[in-house]
Amino acid sequence: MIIVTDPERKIRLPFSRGILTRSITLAGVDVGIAYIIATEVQKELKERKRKLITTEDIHELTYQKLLDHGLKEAAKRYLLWRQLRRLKVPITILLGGATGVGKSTIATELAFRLGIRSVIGTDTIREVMRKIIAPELLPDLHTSSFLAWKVIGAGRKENSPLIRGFENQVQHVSVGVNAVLERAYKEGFNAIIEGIHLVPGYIELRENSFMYVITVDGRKDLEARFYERARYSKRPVDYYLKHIEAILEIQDFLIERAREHGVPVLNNVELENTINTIMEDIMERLMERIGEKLTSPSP
Ligand SMILES: Nc1ncnc2c1ncn2[C@@H]1O[C@H](COP(=O)(O)OP(=O)(O)O)[C@@H](O)[C@H]1O
Ligand SMILES: O=C(O)[C@@H](COP(=O)(O)O)OP(=O)(O)O
Repeated sequence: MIIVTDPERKIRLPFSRGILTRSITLAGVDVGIAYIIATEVQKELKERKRKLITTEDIHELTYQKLLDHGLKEAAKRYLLWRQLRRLKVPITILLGGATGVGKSTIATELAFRLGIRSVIGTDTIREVMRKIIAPELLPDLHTSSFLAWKVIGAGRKENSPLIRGFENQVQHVSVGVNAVLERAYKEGFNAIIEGIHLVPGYIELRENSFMYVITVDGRKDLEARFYERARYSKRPVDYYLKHIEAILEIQDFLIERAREHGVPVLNNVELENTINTIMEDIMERLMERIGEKLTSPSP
């Protein structure tokens, strides 16, 4: 067995090809190729016949293997992610967007690739708040976001009663969301929060918080996602199809708010592209903010 040590952090762990594969995929390398590279690294380590190796040795070897495979950009990204990790920069990722656009799918995948353990849905926060606050007190909390307008008595003459009802619920759920964020900022843990209630302007963003609004191209695509979701969840397709116009109107509102607040809007067509766009954007922005703390990647 090869033991990996990191004298700086007093770590001693058996070498794991799985963990190395995952850290290579973090640099945007396809999982199949990442596995091949991790296997090559393992083989080379065995050939060296050393029982103890340092994390630094692994980083150098992996960097070299990525270059050997012609993956120059990925090699650079690999080193940068490792350095960011060593600096222990806590990040929070916030994914807003209408129901069914793919937020929780993207959140789960990002959590896996970035090794983030906390993924929180705003509908879970809403559910907890529902148990504490009675419908008589805050009726809008107890409906779907696109139906809140019905229970708050939004007038028909208003420009958009739907949006007023939606914003009412967002305002209330944001109290819970901001509490979770406060805790994450205070403790310095990494977290991904996703949900319809993450509306630009309602959420307090700090340094190293990255917010995105996820969208779908239109009615047909959204319908397909509802059908797809119903294959593994008990959320009934008919209910969401019946309210699709309202859901799309909320999407338009979210796009408008995102533009006003400079939050990137990502049209989630190919899942892989959406994930890579987010990862690259986070890395670029982190580099701009803390670039000076990083040493340039050694070849
Ligand atoms: N880019 C995509 N292309 C096709 N289907 C997708 C894509 N992103 C997500 N989906 C699927 O759409 C459905 C809804 O996604 P989900 O993550 O549950 O949405 P949300 O959390 O926004 O309500 C899921 O079945 C998911 O697998
Ligand atoms: O209120 C709403 O619009 C959705 C949000 O769903 P997601 O965006 O979390 O999928 O919750 P529902 O009423 O379906 O439980």
